[in-house]
Amino acid sequence: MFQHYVETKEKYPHAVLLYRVGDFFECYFQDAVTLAQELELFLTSKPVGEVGRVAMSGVPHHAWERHATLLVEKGYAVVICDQVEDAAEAAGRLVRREITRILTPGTLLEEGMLKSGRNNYLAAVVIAGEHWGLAYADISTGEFLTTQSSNSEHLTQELMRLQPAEVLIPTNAPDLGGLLRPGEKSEHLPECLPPAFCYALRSQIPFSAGEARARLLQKFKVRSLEGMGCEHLPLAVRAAGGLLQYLEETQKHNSVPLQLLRTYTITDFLIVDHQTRRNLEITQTVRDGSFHGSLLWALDRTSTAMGSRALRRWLLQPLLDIKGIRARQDTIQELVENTPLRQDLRQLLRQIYDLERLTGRAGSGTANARDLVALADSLAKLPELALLVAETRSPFLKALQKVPPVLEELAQKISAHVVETPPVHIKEGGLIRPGVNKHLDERRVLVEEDQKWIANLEVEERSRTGIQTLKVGFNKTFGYYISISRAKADQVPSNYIRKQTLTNEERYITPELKEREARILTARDDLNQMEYEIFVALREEVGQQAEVIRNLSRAVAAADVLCGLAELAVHQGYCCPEMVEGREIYVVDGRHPVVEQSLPAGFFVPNSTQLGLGGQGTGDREQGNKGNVNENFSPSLTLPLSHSPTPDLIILTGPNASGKSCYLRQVGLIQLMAQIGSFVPASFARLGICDRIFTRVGAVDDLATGQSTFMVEMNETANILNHATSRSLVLLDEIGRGTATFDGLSIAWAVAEYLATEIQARTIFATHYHELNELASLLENVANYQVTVKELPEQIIFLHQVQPGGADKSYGIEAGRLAGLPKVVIQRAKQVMGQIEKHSKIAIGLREGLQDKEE
Ligand SMILES: Nc1ncnc2c1ncn2[C@@H]1O[C@H](COP(=O)(O)OP(=O)(O)OP(=O)(O)O)[C@@H](O)[C@H]1O
Repeated sequence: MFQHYVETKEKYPHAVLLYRVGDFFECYFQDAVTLAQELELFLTSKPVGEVGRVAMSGVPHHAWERHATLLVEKGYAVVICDQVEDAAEAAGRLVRREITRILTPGTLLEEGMLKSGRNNYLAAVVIAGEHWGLAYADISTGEFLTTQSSNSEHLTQELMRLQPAEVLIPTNAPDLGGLLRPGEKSEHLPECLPPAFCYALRSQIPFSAGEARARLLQKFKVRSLEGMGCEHLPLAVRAAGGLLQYLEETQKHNSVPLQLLRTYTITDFLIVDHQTRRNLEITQTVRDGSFHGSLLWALDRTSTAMGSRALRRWLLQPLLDIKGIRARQDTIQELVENTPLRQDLRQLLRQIYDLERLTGRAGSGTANARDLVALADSLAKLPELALLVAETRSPFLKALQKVPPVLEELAQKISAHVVETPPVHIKEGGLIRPGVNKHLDERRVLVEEDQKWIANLEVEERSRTGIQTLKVGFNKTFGYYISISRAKADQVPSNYIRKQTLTNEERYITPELKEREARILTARDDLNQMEYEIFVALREEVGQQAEVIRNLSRAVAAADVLCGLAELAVHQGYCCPEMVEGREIYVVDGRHPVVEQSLPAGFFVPNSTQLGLGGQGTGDREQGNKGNVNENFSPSLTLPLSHSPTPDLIILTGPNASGKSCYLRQVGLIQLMAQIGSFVPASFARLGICDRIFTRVGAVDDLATGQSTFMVEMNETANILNHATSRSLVLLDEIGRGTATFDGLSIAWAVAEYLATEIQARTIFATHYHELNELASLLENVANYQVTVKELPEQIIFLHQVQPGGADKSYGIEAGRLAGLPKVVIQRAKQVMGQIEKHSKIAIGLREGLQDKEE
């Protein structure tokens, strides 16, 4: 056995090998140490012939999934080598063992190992000079996409968006097959790849253009890649081909059903970089990384796991295309207007299980009978769904109006074949209904007769022997036996053969009983095998329909997302934003979607926003028409808060905790929500499409990379200034606080000026540097706003209202006074303040400087 173990382990040197021995999965040598350390299990040792004692640890066989999941979550690959025959069958020779499963972080399928609300992506990256290709797949749902680009920053962003569980990279590293766990460094890892992921080092061969292309053509049975859109994208093809080969290698007997490969272009979507996604708390909060308190948490009213995953995908990849956005809006609108439809739809959707993943498990041969029943029940709901939306007119609901007949037939077939509540195990019978298969039914009758005979045996033997305590029992080692208490042992008939003696009882068999037993056991094995075969055939049939089922599942998921957003819009009083071609961001009474839900109803103070109304950005700069008020702007909706008719940049001041950050994020979130097609928390909104949203929010030391607060801040700011366009939305919260006041102020000033004049990006700049308010006197497209407070002698009341004008008072000293700083300190602080203010007329200074130059 150990020789077999070593041979197997040699094939998978980089994985933890769980090797089945009786009731345990065992690990030896270094694997034993890894298993014990990572899962806090007991490390022991075992004698192995001449080798002596070797390290050993193990887990009970029924608990392997749980333990393997934990190892995979920690970034290990796990190989399962199971016994594929009964020890009894082996009758003395070595039990046959085979690799039944290879688990890596990106290739999981088992229900317990996956999070229902999010995709589990496997990605593959091919880099050639400046260019790169990226393919990714979720084998549990069948998604398979590829893309190619030449900007390495985009590659990082894309990986951060996907958060792949595992990334494959072709390399000529000597330790091919190795898996770098998150954070593990390697010289073979290209620099542009974020270290936060698991990287599998792969051979270059399957990633070569010829092999990759051939593999794709063969997998999808096509003659050209034209239909997939990547015929002329060699790096995208190479990445996708290498990914497929990895799946073939790890999935062993199971061939996972993948959807036809699709090609996409990164710049077709709103680019939200990782920092911004973090700062806007799109899928998790900054403070503790929890889902509760994130935008996704606030928006998710979906009824299915598929819908929940789709909403997450949408939020991470908002659209640029107005048509696409309007199609989603129209569907939400229809569902907002039709409350009974919305409610019935949600009710029905709740009864639909995770069709995408159930289909994946069926196709890969890992589904059990309960999975098929769940799948059939869900498919059976689709005609009801179609009927419900029969009269609808919006695109996403219309997609549900037709159910392919083949799916209805499939649902009926599964229900007709499989019992209503089947057992978990599929090799132990009890799965298939009577009437499905004649031979199965005949066998069942025979087994039942024999079972009846045995059931009667107890009654008959009791009366024949006169022993009332006589019992017929069964155990795995001896099979059926007749049990008699030892006191009555002298009364047993002569045809009884004693088999076993226990403290209080004797156990006997009879030749006739053994004959029946043999018949029953073989017939039962045959029966189980027949049931299993019928089940597997049915499962394969489902697998063959994977594409059809998944197409419809995607439509269900989209409808679910939109129905949830409609529900949210009604309950939270959202409006449908008018999406326009220009650059304006015009929001009346906007609210922060998450903070609003965390406060008691009516407590959130709405605030309006007006940005970028003056022209078309960069283009205008050249045409020199900066400053024109948009002609479409409706005066009746003009907000009271703007003194500059055309602000591109807002300097936002206000005391600590007055609501600056909240306002800033609110604007970003409203824009992002609008670009996924959602309604937004405002009473009116007219929004131009943004190409990117940038944020810079309160610096935190990046201890992991050893960068100081200030350097992190400067890197992020540089990134913004280098990439923002006049179509971008830039949200800056405190710049320059990480260094000396005057350095900081000067940088903040220059950054704001550059954004307003050179880039003309729509920007909100929240700051404690009141000096920045002077910018508005120099630049036409800069306006000052402040978050107001009401001052009482002993306290400051936060009004959370954003109003025109700059805060002219430093509330920092006031806050210090309220906090109890000694009077003399406060007094002195005020004097210093006065002195500083005297010398800091920046605008005047700059103007004079400019005049000097001209002269
Ligand atoms: N419009 C609003 N309506 C009601 N409450 C609000 C509003 N805006 C902010 N708040 C509340 O005020 C708190 C402080 O807001 P925020 O963090 O935005 O302040 P800030 O001005 O950025 O403070 P600092 O300058 O210290 O960073 C928030 O936690 C929120 O609960």
